Amino acid sequence: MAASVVCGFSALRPERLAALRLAVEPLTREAFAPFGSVMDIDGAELRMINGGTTERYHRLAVSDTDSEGRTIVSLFRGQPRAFPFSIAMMERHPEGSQAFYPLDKQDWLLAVAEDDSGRPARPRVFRASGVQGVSYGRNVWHHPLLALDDVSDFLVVDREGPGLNLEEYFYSEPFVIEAADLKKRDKP
Ligand SMILES: NC(=O)N[C@@H](O)C(=O)O
Ligand code: NI
Repeated sequence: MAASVVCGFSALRPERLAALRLAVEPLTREAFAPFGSVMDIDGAELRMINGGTTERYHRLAVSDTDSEGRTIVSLFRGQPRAFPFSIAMMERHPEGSQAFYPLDKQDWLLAVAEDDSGRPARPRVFRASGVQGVSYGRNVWHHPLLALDDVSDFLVVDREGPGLNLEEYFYSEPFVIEAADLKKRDKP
């Protein structure tokens, strides 16, 4: 079998490609627990408010911002990523958590990693449904926003303030997400 070309650079031996190929897992609270919170009304605390006219899905996540900073709310409009996609780097925010909630009910991807002596370990990739958001815990390694299929808007809650709140790490060899592994979720 001919070696595939990854990242448009060089042909990698098939066995090396296989080692760098990342599985895509469905996003669940349990699987994501080491990295932060899943924001999903399924399983959330429901409070009927406003005279029963409004359902409040209470505290889907808790924002964690240092005392020097402030928590802000932004909108990210992400361009869809093309596949195969290289996970060449990860980042983290030492001073605050960062939450993303999709506004277009479009599935999306996220990649996170455990910390290994100050560097991200092998990434784990999750496919989120269009009604699942996440809050990355403070200083948790993650890849910048990965929109799928179409331009997608996200509400983002994160930290603004003094000092550097971004640490990046570039892998010596990029990992890869293949289109074949995206496995569209069956509708809930
Ligand atoms: N740069 C920025 O605000 N976004 C990233 O932190 C990200 O995780 O997408
Ligand atoms: Ni980030």
